[in-house]
Amino acid sequence: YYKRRQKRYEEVWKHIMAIPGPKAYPVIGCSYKSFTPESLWDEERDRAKQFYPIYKAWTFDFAFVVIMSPEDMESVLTNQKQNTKNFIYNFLHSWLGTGLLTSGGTKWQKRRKILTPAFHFNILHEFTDSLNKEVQILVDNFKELCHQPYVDVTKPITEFALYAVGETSLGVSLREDPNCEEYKKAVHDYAESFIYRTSRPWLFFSFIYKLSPAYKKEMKIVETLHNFTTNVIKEKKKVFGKDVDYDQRKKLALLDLMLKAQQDGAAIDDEGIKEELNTFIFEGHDTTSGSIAYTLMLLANNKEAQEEIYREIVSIIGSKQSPSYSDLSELKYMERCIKESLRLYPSVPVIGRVTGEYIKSQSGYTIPKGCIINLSIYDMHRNPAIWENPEKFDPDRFLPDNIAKRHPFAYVPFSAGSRNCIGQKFAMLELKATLCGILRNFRLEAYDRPEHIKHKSDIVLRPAGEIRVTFISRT
Ligand code: HEM
Repeated sequence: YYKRRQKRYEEVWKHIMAIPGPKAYPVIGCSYKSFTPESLWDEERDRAKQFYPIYKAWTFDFAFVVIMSPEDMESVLTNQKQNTKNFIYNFLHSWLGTGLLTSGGTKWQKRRKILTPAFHFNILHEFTDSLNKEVQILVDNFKELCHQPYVDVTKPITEFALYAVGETSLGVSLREDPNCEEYKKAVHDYAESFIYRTSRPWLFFSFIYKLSPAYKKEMKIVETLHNFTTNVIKEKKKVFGKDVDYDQRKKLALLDLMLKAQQDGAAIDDEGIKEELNTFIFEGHDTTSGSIAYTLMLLANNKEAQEEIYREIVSIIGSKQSPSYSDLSELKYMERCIKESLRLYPSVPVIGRVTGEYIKSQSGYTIPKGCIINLSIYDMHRNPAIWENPEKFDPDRFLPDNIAKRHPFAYVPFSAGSRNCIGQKFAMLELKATLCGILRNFRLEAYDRPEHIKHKSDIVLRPAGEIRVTFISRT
């Protein structure tokens, strides 16, 4: 079997062998040290430091080429031929099907066209009130917790982000859903099962994986996840079209838009709506929640930046109950802090592709066609060759003059090119509304230091433990 594969991939492997990388052994490849998500994360960071800007790592006889330079990112992200996701994304199919994140080719193109209007400026404008209401509930929650020496912000923020995507993009109240607790746990368990499989190369083969207890466990988790979304669609269909004339409205939020598109005969059936709903609930809350949590921790550790944001909020919003869409757009210093936070903690640390044609890397290596590549956003964002003193939180890196001095692909938290993040403007709006609500009501003080936060490999950037911040009421 091995020999056959060697012959089949001779052309590809010839070039890959020339790329530097950690020592690999037959069969196990480089996967001989890291079996826990925490050690896997640390090992990948060590490799990035050792081999920047490019390395290859073998897992069984699958070679992964990891690229980290802005030039190589640009070569991949701006080329339509490099748009196909690699096979690791197939491991998400049991949950997300072939929704926008995991699909490719014409299916992806058609769906992206149908779904793009759901993030139009007018829709985001309308979301502001719902977001402010959710932020107020979060603030009230923190008011109850702020007498404690610290708050682990991950849990309340994850709940907030889930309810926020429900109230806005889906137009449903997930808080009312009796299965919500079970769903949140299932999202977490699915991520664990995904990493379990990706760190054990023998489980890459479906016929082996399907015989394993891990598969049975995954199927149970998937049942919970799917029941939840099936129920959301069922409930939405009951009220769809009852109190809104959808023909009169030019712009619709995501779930309404999909139901209307289906009604009008567009190529999206019930299964399609379900896979997109799964994709958007996952991408729409697990990414922003992490980013809000890390930003709070960073601001707690950077008092001057925190006070500067507070002054900006007071000068723009004054004594108004809550900010409008245009108020949020004017919070420029806050925006720079969020960008800096996303540099240090990009919610999607690595993205994957399979090359559709060969690439000549910036450092002169040939990455052949058909090669599995990972684009390590996290490692590029912390590389000292690009970022002076990279571990330092410095929002001024995003002043226009400083941006102009950098390669345009040196900073890509939302990816770039045609497969960039469809929800990035929504994410920025949510982040700003949340920071606004929290910082108007609390002064944040450091409990955890950035250097003490450990991470683990996951689908998104995830801390291995808690993210603790001290909340002091401003009133
Ligand atoms: C801080 C927040 C966020 C970050 C850093 C982020 C980052 C990213 C990145 C890097 C990708 C590319 C993934 C890849 O190529 O594999 C992506 C794709 C995507 N994101 Fe986000 N995202 C965020 C929030 C959101 C939100 C709020 C939504 C939806 C409401 C969303 C929906 C999506 C979808 C559907 C895709 C797939 C797009 C496609 O392939 O056409 N994301 N995101």
